[in-house]
Amino acid sequence: MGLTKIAVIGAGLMGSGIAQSLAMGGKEVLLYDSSGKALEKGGAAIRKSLDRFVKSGSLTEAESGEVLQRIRPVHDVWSTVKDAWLVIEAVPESLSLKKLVFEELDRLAPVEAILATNTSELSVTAIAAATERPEKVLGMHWFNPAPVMKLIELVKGEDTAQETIERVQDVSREIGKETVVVKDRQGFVTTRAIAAHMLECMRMYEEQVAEPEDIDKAIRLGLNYPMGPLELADLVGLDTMLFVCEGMAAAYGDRFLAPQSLRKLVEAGHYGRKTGKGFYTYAGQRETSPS
Ligand SMILES: CC(=O)CC(=O)SCCNC(=O)CCNC(=O)[C@H](O)C(C)(C)COP(=O)(O)OP(=O)(O)OC[C@H]1O[C@@H](n2cnc3c(N)ncnc32)[C@H](O)[C@@H]1OP(=O)(O)O
Ligand SMILES: NC(=O)C1=CN([C@@H]2O[C@H](COP(=O)(O)OP(=O)(O)OC[C@H]3O[C@@H](n4cnc5c(N)ncnc54)[C@H](O)[C@@H]3O)[C@@H](O)[C@H]2O)C=CC1
Repeated sequence: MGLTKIAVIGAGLMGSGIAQSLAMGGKEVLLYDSSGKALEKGGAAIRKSLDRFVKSGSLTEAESGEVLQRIRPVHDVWSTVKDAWLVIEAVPESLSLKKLVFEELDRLAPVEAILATNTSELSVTAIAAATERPEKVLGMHWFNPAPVMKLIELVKGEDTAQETIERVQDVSREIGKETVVVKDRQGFVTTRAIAAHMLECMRMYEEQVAEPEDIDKAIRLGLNYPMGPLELADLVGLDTMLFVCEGMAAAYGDRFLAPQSLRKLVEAGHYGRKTGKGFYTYAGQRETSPS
């Protein structure tokens, strides 16, 4: 019996959602986080999301229990990856951190395992170069909330083998997701597009073109987006969006420079929903008052 498991490294906003999506698609998943507290928080987020699926009728209680059974929280990297044919990394958006993690995964994961990064915009090629297996490294860019969003954006690094892309396309299809394949250029397709849109709306917020709720309402109802840009930034995480700005501005120049309002919120520790305050203040569910 070959390698049958899928390992997820990082159990935060995305890692917990990725593990859940895979388990909902019938896959056996091992979930690791360097912080035991974060691993527990990730487990709670998965249970909360599964409850929503049960409430909305998309899952029965029994099916929800089966999904949970397929996700095993693990407390060391080696146990997480030793039986995995696919390892998906979802640690914070820092190139130096991701390179360190990939060096470790390269040492510990089975030699034939594929190593995927969920980076929003960083160089997949640079991350792959931290390993001895660049042909088995790709970007597997999921979207928040991963259990609900249909797309996985696959990013081909300079040396990613076609077989690697095809195997990840297969597993994405098996769990009910659609894929696109893009070149390894900063921001890929989706993050470059969402950043251009989101940052321009943050600048409108700074210029007081309209109240934050009206900027969000205008985009939601006028352009038929499911969420406005400021509430979406609070969902994604302002820390992640600031990391995205740094990478994109370095690659494409000033048009992606982080708006001061974003930088100040992050410097103050206000990351959006995950800390209870971002462009808006949250006490459990969304309150309308801007922060
Ligand atoms: C930064 C990066 O690198 C890349 C990124 O992720 S960019 C961000 C990408 N994500 C987005 O753009 C998200 C945009 N927002 C949305 O699609 C929607 O607002 C949303 C799916 C998040 C929530 O949907 P909504 O209609 O606003 O709210 P809501 O009615 O509560 O949810 C709609 C449905 O999704 C379900 N749902 C929403 N979030 C859920 C979750 N986390 N878990 C389970 N179910 C969820 C709800 O149960 C509901 O199901 P039914 O329609 O069957 O009742
Ligand atoms: N937040 C979003 O909407 C999206 C984020 N992404 C990308 O996904 C990645 C993760 O983002 P989030 O989940 O939002 O971050 P997060 O901060 O919610 O979660 C990151 C997790 O990684 C853990 N971690 C840190 N160092 C680690 C290590 N060395 N080993 C194992 N775990 C470690 C942290 O404890 C934390 O729980 C980033 O690259 C981000 O750009 C991609 C799509 C959407």
